[in-house]
Amino acid sequence: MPPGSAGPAPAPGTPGGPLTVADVETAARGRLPADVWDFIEGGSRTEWTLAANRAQFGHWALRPRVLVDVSDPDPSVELFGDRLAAPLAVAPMAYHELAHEEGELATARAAAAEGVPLVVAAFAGRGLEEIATAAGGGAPLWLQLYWLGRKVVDELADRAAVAGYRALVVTADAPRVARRLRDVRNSFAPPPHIRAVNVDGAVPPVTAYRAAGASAIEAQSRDRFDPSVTWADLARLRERTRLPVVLKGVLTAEDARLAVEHGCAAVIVSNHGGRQLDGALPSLAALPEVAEAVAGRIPVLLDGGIRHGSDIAKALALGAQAVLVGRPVLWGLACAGAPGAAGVLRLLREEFEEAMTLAGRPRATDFTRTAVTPWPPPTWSGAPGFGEAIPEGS
Ligand SMILES: Cc1cc2nc3c(=O)[nH]c(=O)nc-3n(C[C@H](O)[C@H](O)[C@H](O)COP(=O)(O)O)c2cc1C
Ligand SMILES: CCCCCCC(=O)C(=O)O
Repeated sequence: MPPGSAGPAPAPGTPGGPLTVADVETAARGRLPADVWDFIEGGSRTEWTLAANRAQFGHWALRPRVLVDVSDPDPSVELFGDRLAAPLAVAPMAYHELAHEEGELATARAAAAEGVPLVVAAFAGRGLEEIATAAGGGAPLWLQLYWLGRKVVDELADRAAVAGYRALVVTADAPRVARRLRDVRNSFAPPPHIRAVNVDGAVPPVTAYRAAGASAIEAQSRDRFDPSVTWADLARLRERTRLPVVLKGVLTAEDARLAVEHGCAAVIVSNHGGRQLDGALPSLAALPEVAEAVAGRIPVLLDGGIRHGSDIAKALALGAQAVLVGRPVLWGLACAGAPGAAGVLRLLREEFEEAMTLAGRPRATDFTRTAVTPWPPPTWSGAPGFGEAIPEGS
């Protein structure tokens, strides 16, 4: 069944529509071919990191304050000079047309409707200029880059600047695409009509790598990604472009410090949604050490496993200024195109606003470290936050 062929499902927020992101996931599953579902949903190898990303949110509980004036909660935040409706952005994901025939054009309209940034993937199926037209100035666009060689990277960076993109996002956790066993078992390759048009001239189409018992995407990355890239290449790009350069895929204090030293405008704490190094720590677990190392010098963002507004609140409390959401946006697209993706973003914002109101934290910045506590309470030395005291009077 091609995506969207069953007619749109009700979008979140419409009568009879899904009430949770999990409802959207269930609806999307029934609408996508099995191999596409596996590509979107899957992680690398044993999928331990994929599961750990989600589980980690259960290791923290919110500490609500009462009798605070919450009559006018304001979830907005500012990033790179843009005011965002919520501390939320759409994570870069290749090939949105796998979920809906309008692909990134629909996602751009959704992000614009909800006033949050869209990170356009280097392997988007639509031209980065037409995506900008679809966004119509309503959503800041950031362009994600893989290291496909200096010439390709420079050309994409220049095109992004001309097209009005607001930042570049360099993905650092993928010297090559990891082995994802679902894709190997499915011999997965996107269908031929879906093409990475922005890198078409420089990279053979992914279908050229189609082979039985292999993932075409992994094979393409082994052929075209440059695994020799280092901090020096990042510094060179940063000096060459006037756009802020954001580093995606940071999980340690050491790399966070290096990112600041190399002039990055922000870091994204991410393990690629559990799709790269299997066994890597969950992104929420890495967040406190990254935030501490960065020490407020640049914004810290996080992705991986955000499925509820309360997850956003916990991430902010542990040091993030905003979060990115990946798979749920594709689920929304699969269900109902742009209104479906917008519905997912709206649902997350509304849930976050409710968490703000009920936790007595009327601004996004009120979610400081004292807004969360380890759960279950630490009774053994390996528990998250063991030994940390909650400051008096907080
Ligand atoms: C289908 C799919 C494609 C992705 N493609 C990219 C990509 O092209 N570049 C990138 O940096 N990250 C990519 N990611 C990772 C996301 O940017 C993000 O890190 C991850 O999805 C966040 O986790 P979540 O899906 O649990 O929200 C992709 C993720 C998915 C699910
Ligand atoms: C060489 C193929 C690049 C697309 C990879 C998409 C991606 O990052 C993912 O997680 O999937």
